[in-house]
Amino acid sequence: MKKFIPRFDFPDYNIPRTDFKGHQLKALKKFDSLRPQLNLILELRDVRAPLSTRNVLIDQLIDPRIHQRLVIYTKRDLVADNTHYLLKLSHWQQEIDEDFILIDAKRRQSARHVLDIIKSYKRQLEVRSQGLALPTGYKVLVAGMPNVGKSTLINTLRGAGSKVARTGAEAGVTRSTSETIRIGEPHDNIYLIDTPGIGLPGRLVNERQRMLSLSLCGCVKTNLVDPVVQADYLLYLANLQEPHKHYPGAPTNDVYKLLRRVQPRGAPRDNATAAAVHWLRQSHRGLIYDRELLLDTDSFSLRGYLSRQPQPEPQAKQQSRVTAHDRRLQNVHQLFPKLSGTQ
Ligand SMILES: Nc1nc2c(ncn2[C@@H]2O[C@H](COP(=O)(O)OP(=O)(O)OP(=O)(O)O)[C@@H](O)[C@H]2O)c(=O)[nH]1
Repeated sequence: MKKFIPRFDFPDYNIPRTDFKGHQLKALKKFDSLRPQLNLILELRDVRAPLSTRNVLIDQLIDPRIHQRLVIYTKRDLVADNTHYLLKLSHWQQEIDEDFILIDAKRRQSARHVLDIIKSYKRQLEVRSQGLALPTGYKVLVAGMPNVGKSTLINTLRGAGSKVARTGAEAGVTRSTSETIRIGEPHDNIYLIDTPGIGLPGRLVNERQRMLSLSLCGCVKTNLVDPVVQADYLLYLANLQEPHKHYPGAPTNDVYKLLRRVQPRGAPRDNATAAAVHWLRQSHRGLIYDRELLLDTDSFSLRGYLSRQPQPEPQAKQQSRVTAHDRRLQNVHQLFPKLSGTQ
């Protein structure tokens, strides 16, 4: 029998680079105004795509002089058997010296662990500030890309019976920055702030494949990328990992061949889109969606990867851009007063 050789490259399909929306921009502005009162920022990422669900806009929010930060990788249960991968991820994460934990946001035990860590950060701050009370309590912002599990974690932290944050399988369920939510015992004085998921504007996405990883994690709207293209990317990743676990029959690089095999019962024959949607909805436990993470520790450096990522403009520069734009508008209005309605 001929040995199966998976594809090592994936075609550069012409897919959108972003799903960034107006309410996300509004949320970023709100974050900025909350910054001075925040103590800890919990950045949630999907453990299946730790690179793609990282958000440089959140890095920009953090001022290490006043904010503590913890990275939380959610959906650990979906890769729990892949211990080789989890070890590799921990190794890379240590390379950049970032505090992190891995959780299943639906489990009370994970939530208790997160609460213990929040309390220990709070104690550290109290020791540093020599017992000075925190007048408005200890404020924790829960941030991350859409659909990474922010509301789920908050609900689990609150405990059963008091569901306060809406959750859902589709990206963008939380649309505004909510009121603060108290967790722990009343005397703990710890408050969480749930936020809408923040995606990336197109100029900060240097690889279209990142959008594919994000769509497999549900971090962008399901209809943003053609389901057949998403299925092809999933097939490409499955073939580089363990094809026999993720689809029936002999391994194949041909997505249409695969879609014929997995099409739902009763669906019209050869409806590739319906078959792709059906296959994408199935659970693909153990699969990793960032292909860089399939490399071994000698061939991939997280520090190197991060240094190649586009960075947002420093905030001062963004400010001056707005000012220049405003100034131009002012000039237009002075020259054409009728247009501005101020004659
Ligand atoms: N298996 C598993 N599913 C999870 C976990 N965390 C969240 N989910 C599921 O992921 C989906 C998205 O969760 P949400 O809590 O709504 O995500 P979010 O980050 O608040 O989403 P936005 O409001 O879009 O920003 C839901 O279907 C959750 O049930 C986890 O740790 N494990």
